[in-house]
Amino acid sequence: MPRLAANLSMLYPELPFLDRFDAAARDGFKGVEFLFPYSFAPEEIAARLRGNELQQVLFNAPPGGADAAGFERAWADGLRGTASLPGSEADFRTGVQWALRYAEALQCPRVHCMAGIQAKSTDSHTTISAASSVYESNLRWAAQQAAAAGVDILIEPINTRDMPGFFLNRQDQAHAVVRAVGAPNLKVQFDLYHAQIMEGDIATKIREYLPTGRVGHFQIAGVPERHEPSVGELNYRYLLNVIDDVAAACGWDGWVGCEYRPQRGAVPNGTTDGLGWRP
Ligand SMILES: O=C(O)C(=O)[C@@H](O)CO
Ligand SMILES: [Mg+2]
Repeated sequence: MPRLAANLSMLYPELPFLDRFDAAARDGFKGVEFLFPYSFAPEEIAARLRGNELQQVLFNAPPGGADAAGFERAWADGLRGTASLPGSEADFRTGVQWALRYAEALQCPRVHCMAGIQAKSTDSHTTISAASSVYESNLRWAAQQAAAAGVDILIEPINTRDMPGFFLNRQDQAHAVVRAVGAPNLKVQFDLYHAQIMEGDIATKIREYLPTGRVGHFQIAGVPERHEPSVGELNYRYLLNVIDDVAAACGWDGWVGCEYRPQRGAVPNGTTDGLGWRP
C-alpha cells in the first residue's frame, strides 16, 4: 500500500492544530501534511514532528500577502495563491521564500504553490495568455530557488465547483505547464478528489502520468462530499492498488495525503473512529 499522510488542516478538527500531530501519530500515521504553518514558529512545529517521529511531507506556500498576518488575511479574503496572477509577482516570491525557510526547518521535501483565482475579464484570451506566461515564469523561478534546498515545487489542479475561477483545473493542463517550464523539481500534485469531479477516468490517468516522473504527490477523499475515501463514488481500494502497482513498476515512492473532512465532523475521536477505511 502507498504511504498515507494525515492532512492536519482537515483531519482532527476537534483538536487545536498543534495537538493534531500527536493524534495522527497515535493513529499510526508516519507522515503529515497541512495547508499553512505560518501562524506558528517553525521550531514549534518541528518539535511536534520530532516528538512524534513524524515526517512533514507537504505544505503550501502562502496564498498571498507579504507577512504572516498578511497570509492569514489573504486566505480569509479569498486569495488562493498568486502563481498565475499578473501584478502579484513580488508577493509570490516573498511567499516562496517564506515557504522554503519553513521547508528547511521542517525538513519537508515538497511545497505546493497554488495557482490563484483569475479576475473576471471581458477579454478572456488575453487574460489566459498573460496568466500562463506569468505562471510559467513564476514557477521557473520558484523551482530554481527550491532546487538549491532539495525541495520539489508542486502545482495542483483544483475543481471549479469548490474554487470557481481557479487557474489550474486539469491533469493535462498541469503536465503541459511542467513540461513547458522544464525544471526537474517542478511536479504535479494529483488530487483524486478534484480529478474525479473535473474529468474522471482516474485509474487510466494514474497509469498515464505516474510513470512520467512528473507526479510528486497524491491526495484522496470521497467524492462528492469530501469525506472518508470509502464514502462516495470512488473505488479507493482499487485506485490505491493501481498507485501501488504503477509505483512499484516505475520506482515512485511518494505519499498519498488523506485530505478529507471526517464525516462525523469535529466530535471527539471523529477522525480516529472514521479511519476504518485504511487498508
Ligand atoms: O484543496 C486542496 O485540494 C489542497 O490540496 C490544498 O492544498 C489547497 O490547495
Ligand atoms: Mg488537494
